Amino acid sequence: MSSYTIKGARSSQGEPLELHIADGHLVAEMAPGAEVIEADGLLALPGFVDMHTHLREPGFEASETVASGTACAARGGFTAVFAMANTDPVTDSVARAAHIAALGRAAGNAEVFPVGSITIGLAGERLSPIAEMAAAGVRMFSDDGRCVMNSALMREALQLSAVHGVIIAQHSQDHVLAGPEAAADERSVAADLGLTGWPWAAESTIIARDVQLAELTGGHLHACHITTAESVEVVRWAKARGVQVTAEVTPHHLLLDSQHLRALDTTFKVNPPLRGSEDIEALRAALADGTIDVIGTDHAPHDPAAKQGDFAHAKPGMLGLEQALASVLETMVNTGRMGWTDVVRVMSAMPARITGASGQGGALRPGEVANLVLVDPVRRARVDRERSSSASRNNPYHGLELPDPIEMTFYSGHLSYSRRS
Ligand SMILES: NC(=O)N[C@@H](CC(=O)O)C(=O)O
Ligand SMILES: [Zn+2]
Ligand SMILES: [Zn+2]
Repeated sequence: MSSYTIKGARSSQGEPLELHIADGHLVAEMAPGAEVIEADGLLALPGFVDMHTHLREPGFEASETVASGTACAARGGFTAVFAMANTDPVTDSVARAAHIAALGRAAGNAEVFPVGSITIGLAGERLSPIAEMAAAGVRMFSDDGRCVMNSALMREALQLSAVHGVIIAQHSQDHVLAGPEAAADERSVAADLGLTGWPWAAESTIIARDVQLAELTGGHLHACHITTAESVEVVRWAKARGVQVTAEVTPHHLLLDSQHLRALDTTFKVNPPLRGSEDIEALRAALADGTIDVIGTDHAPHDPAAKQGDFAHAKPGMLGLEQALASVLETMVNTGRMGWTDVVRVMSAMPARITGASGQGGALRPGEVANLVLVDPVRRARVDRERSSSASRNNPYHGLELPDPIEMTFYSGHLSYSRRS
């Protein structure tokens, strides 16, 4: 196993930092034969943790594999990802979860935590063996892609969350109010573009129901990819009541607005849809003040076939891992709304704490697992979707001039990505 000494970097607080890596850990002194890495002008941060990644394996390997998706993670500065359950087969058993974790270990690019589905086959009818999967180490359950519409079933899931200490992560979308044709934000652009509207209330009404079920049961609700000012208000209200709720915003909902749909490029079709400027402002304010706890990328690769055809029928979803920090820097740091310690909070420390991912999200001190990322705080570049580790090309940032911060990522003491090699 290689050893490294990183010289000249600074911490998120601006303190000079000399880091030594040996045997997968941070150590107090330079190891014999360690490779010296010059890091003048760079910041060293704990590796990022993504609570919301779609790796597509098994079942959709043309779009992404565990290996290609975690290579994207490393390129984006992530050292751990939670792999959503909407694969084929769905991750609804101990064996299937174990298989995904094993694929993650074999790839070796980042820690892969399988997310179990809440219901068998994502069908919304019968609960998955949550207790059994929890006992086997699964920390989060979600039918993401689908909303658990049945309130009684959602109550049972949150009850199990209270008993087993796991997270129930909801894709908050009333599928009756925002049906299968819903393609664009109703409040800003849908009518103009002749697309079926996705009404804002289809999100916040589900969150309002779920936080009350969380209160009723004592379970932990995680609201995935929240996108509206009303959802932010509901989460704020629930937190003030002491409900165990956490919330996530995606990099794309922070940076991109619904005007990107004007050319009807299906790359910009995503669920929930890109929103208007007032919603975006509410999301940014909520991330800065802690109402929204974490960035979740919702990295959702799709092969060209899935994105072909008219806007109404193309699959929703866009890439997110590689430009996640770029989006956060552009919207939150370069605007003066957050500092680097806040970046560490929302991309590393909080997601690690919420999920109990040990060895992730901790301070960079001797004894800790060497999960870290070196970032260049000033470098910018035009995003090129061809320069990607993903098997897919549905990158909504293609052609934009954005921060290009990720210099090197170390996962468990080995170099999982380097711009220099
Ligand atoms: N976000 C999306 O538009 N798509 C996701 C599912 C999801 O996150 O709901 C996908 O799996 O493609
Ligand atoms: Zn979702
Ligand atoms: Zn998702």
